[in-house]
Amino acid sequence: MIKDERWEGVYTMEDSPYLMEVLTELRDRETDSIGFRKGLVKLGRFMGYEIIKTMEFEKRRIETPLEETDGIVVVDRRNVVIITVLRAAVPLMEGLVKVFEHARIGIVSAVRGKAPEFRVEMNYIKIPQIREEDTVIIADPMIATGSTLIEVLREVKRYGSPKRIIVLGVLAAPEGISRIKKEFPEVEIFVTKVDRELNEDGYILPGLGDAGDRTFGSPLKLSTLPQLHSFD
Ligand SMILES: O=P(O)(O)OC[C@H]1O[C@H](OP(=O)(O)OP(=O)(O)O)[C@H](O)[C@@H]1O
Ligand SMILES: O=c1cc[nH]c(=O)[nH]1
Ligand SMILES: [Mg+2]
Repeated sequence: MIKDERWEGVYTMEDSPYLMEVLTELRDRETDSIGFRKGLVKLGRFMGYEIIKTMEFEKRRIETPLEETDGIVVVDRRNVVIITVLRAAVPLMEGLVKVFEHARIGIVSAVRGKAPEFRVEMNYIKIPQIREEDTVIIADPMIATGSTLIEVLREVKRYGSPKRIIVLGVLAAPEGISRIKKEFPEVEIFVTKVDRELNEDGYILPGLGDAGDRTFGSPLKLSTLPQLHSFD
């Protein structure tokens, strides 16, 4: 991973040809939901490995079948809370838990409203107790205006004061990162890439479209189909 010099504590994966290839596939409009989900799982897993490079570890003396030798244990890897932001972060979490199998998991829903307010509604919130030795990883593929993550970060802080808070995303717009860093300067942000800008609807450009819809398909809007829900 490489540090993005525009902010403190922001890292991208542009030095990894493999992760750039996975990102290319995610961006490609020809990639279907199956391929899109698989790509998010890969990013969750391999970005998890990158996060471990920044974790503290302890030396440990062990015996092989032949003789004693020195080894290590990554202590922080056993103290992780993963917070998954529905919908699009579900496959990211699947990849992350392959790397942080001990992680306790919190789930929140967050729906972002229309431009220009981008009001965020969080109504499903199930977060475990957070301890001071924990590294909290908040998974959400898209950091656009930053509104969603700002709401989630405010909520997460009510559950305890962890050792570190890491936002794990796929794409971010510079505007979103700046807004998050303004309110939460200590939060670290790991993304695959920081894209160019946002369009007027709050979508990241060049981006990958609506991550939730790419992952799970577009939800049916019942309000547009009156005959479907008239129960007589
Ligand atoms: O940084 P922001 O401007 O808040 O935008 C980013 C959020 O928007 C998308 O969620 P959405 O509300 O579309 O839900 P979904 O994941 O279910 O599609 C995306 O998954 C992020 O959570
Ligand atoms: O580009 C974007 C921005 C917000 N949410 C998405 O799913 N995609
Ligand atoms: Mg969406």
